[in-house]
Amino acid sequence: MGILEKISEIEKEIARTQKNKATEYNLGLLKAKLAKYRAQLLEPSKSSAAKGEGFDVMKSGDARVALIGFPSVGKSTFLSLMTSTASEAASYEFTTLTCIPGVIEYKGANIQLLDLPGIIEGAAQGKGRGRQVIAVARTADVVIMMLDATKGEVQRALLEKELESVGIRLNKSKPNIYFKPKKGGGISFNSTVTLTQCSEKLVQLILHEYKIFNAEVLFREDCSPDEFIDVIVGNRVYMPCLYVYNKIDQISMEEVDRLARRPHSVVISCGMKLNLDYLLEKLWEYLALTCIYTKKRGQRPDFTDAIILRKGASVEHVCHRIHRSLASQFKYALVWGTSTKYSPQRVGLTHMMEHEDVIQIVKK
Ligand SMILES: Nc1nc2c(ncn2[C@@H]2O[C@H](COP(=O)(O)OP(=O)(O)OP(=O)(O)O)[C@@H](O)[C@H]2O)c(=O)[nH]1
Ligand SMILES: [K+]
Ligand SMILES: [Mg+2]
Repeated sequence: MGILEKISEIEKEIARTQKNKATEYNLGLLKAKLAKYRAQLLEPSKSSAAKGEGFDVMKSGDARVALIGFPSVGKSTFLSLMTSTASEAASYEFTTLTCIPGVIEYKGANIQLLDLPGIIEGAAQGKGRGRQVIAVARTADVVIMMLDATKGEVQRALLEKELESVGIRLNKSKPNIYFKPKKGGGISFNSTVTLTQCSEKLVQLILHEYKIFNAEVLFREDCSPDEFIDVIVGNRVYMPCLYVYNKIDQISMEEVDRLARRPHSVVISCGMKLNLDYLLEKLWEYLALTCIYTKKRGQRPDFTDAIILRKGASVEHVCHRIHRSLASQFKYALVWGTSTKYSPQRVGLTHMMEHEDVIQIVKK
């Protein structure tokens, strides 16, 4: 039996047991056991139980959003409010122990929302279930960092540091540097812009530090040494993040106003259902999904039923969405919208679609 199963067995037994003098001792014992198993689950350990149990949630829908935050900031309350899934919420820390998926339906899209256990300082080193939580966060399209508005700025800085330390870059784009290790020929260094933070000498020093002696480097942007290191190391995740300050019902109007003006920030109260619509609007913006409308020959486009795709989708992606075999019967497509020079324009399967394009597919 896994730890999670043991926990739920004990919880059930506690619920079944009537509280009175005679059961007092037994209940105490059960609660102690429960605390022990919870602690085990939250401990950094090599056992398979602590590793991934309860975190292997299938990706589904059009996009995935992960809820990251300290314990008891209101992540589960939020999931239960926004989706038809109920996730247990309570005033004690680490109420949530696994990954709990729900679905937000918005503008015709299904957005998978993942409730996760709280994480704390040291999460990246394996404190609590930090590693598992961060591993799930890496798979998301957008992270919602939920913060307790009554706790000020501390939580945000601490969590940013944790995510930063495992290669997650929030609200940053991939540095525009071309980097290619070579077999020989030394280091060739070039830049298309004036560099104020890096020099050829520094770049060489950094490369030597990583035991790279032959490579081609081209800076197309005025990047910092840290950004250059990110490019060398690779394996970085560049992710949009919304900082959501919850529990604003507990703070002054002045403080609400101050937090709301911070970059990438939204203030809400799950308790009083404040500003949740605005949060959804912002989330939609950060997801930056592409809506494509289809049109039949001689008819108007169907604006009621969009095909929703991630950014960077091609005509082929649209075909697959309509029918499995459509791409193989594809002759050409006519596209109206910002992705083409002419409206309509005849395009092939590799043409990249843009938000709100209209497409008419012609079969062989
Ligand atoms: N005052 C106030 N309390 C809230 C609000 N949202 C949630 N809470 C309370 O905060 C407590 C923690 O909520 P949870 O949803 O369990 O928090 P969590 O982040 O999921 O916590 P863990 O799963 O333990 O990490 C509960 O007692 C909630 O009722 C809010 O907007 N205002
Ligand atoms: K809680
Ligand atoms: Mg929770």
